Amino acid sequence: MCGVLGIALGDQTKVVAPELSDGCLFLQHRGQDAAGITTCGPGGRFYQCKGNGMARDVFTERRLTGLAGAMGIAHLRYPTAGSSANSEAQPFYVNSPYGISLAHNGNLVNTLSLKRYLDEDVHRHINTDSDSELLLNIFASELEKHNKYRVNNEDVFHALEGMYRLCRGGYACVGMLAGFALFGFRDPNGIRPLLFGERENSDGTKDYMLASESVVLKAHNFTKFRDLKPGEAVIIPKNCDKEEPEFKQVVPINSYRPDLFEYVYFARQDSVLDGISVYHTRLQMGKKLAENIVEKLDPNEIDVVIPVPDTARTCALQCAITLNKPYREGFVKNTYVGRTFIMPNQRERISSVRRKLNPMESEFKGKNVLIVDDSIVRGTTSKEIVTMARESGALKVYFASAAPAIRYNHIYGIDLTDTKNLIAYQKTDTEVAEAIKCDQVFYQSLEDLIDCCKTETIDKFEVGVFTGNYVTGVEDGYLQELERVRAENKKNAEDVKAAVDIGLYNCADY
Ligand SMILES: O=P(O)(O)OC[C@H]1O[C@H](OP(=O)(O)OP(=O)(O)O)[C@H](O)[C@@H]1O
Ligand SMILES: NC(=O)CC[C@H](N)C(=O)O
Ligand SMILES: [Mg+2]
Repeated sequence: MCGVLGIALGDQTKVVAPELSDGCLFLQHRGQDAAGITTCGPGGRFYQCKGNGMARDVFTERRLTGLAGAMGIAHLRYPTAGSSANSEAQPFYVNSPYGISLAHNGNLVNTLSLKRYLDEDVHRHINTDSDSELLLNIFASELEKHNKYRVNNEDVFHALEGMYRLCRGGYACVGMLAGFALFGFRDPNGIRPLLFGERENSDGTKDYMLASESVVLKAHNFTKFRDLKPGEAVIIPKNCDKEEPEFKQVVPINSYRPDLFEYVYFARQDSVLDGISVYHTRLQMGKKLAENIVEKLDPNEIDVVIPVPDTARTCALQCAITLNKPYREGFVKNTYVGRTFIMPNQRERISSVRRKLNPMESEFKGKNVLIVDDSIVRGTTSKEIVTMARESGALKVYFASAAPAIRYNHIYGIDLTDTKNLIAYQKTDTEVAEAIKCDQVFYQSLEDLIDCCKTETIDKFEVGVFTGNYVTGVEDGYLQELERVRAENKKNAEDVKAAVDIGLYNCADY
């Protein structure tokens, strides 16, 4: 669930890099592993800065001053394919045809056949294990088919149509054609989010932004914005002070199914995605969860409701209100530790939970506590949390999850290939409670979760992580291939540099 961002400024004499860098801070929660910016400057030249780390570490002031141009794209990466190596930081770039740079949020599920096709049929060299590099090359090869000196919007839309035909999975992308345009597109099911917005300047020019979440658009004053539709693309000309952006429904909407997990965990609560306020869905999740709990447990058994910060706060608050129980911040969050779930390895995740969350004994001692989290995935957080609650003197520890039990892979955005790593894999609720050592576990039902999020226009969501049925299906051998790449990366962990950290993509430390 990476974050993508693109900006084209109407005033061509301005530089866009500082605003891109600032915008990335609003999307940091979507990916903490790598960050990158590519800008397009005079003469259509691309300037790039990317590498492992958080946005504030990668985008130093010195590096930003090297990024010329009034148009650019940015990416925050949480790896879901390939490895977490520097070489897979985005945006990706190909020089032919015309010079293209692309940043991708999502996951392709037919990478095996795409790789084969690129190699055997169109002879394109792929230099990493990233699915995003495949996506870019597919688009490039489709564009190349026009065999023209210069392309126009129609050619670009046509190439995207070809790409839609070939690439299966979830994708929301921003890209640039050197010296020509900024563009964005969204997969035919709208699994991953992407919004378009405009800002009017005092001199009458307009600036345009594409972003994964509405929070960036709002914060940067792009007040007129909307979600791109599934299968829709937009081309924003480089000279956007003179020419208007062009939208096109490139392929028909297959189904409109935003990923339900955006509302549970991925997105910031102050974002509105596909017209649905993340904050309000989380309030609803708390209410429904409480209603569900009282059917299974005498509320007199609960003394206090305690959230697992950060994401579950809103949901836990509404849960406490509905249960008519006190809400207490029993865990204090160290804001200097990032999201633990999206950290690259389990050892780091476990130690981070303790570094990140510290219990306040007074809120646990001698009490029956109901701990509320948004989800239980690997169980890393919940196991540690329950232990901390008991160490702090809690009598009974109940654990509630705003999402249903997760027993399947999330193939469009969570870095999990081995379902055995999921704490609920082949376990009943009672067995999950035993595994995380709590007295009882409560899960939201899928039906209720959907009810919390649906609107009049959107009543279906991508829910494969809960059901194992994915809207795009999965190519045979895909999950095994992901597993193979992962095992190889682990094997090469001692010598990552040689294997995957390919110096061709260095982020020079100048
Ligand atoms: O069962 P697990 O594998 O531990 O995953 C689930 C936990 O991970 C996430 O928290 P995270 O620390 O990533 O982010 P947050 O601070 O936004 O809640 C999520 O909110 C759950 O607390
Ligand atoms: N989380 C994402 O959207 C990741 C994008 C892409 N699959 C990668 O691994 O880089
Ligand atoms: Mg959490």
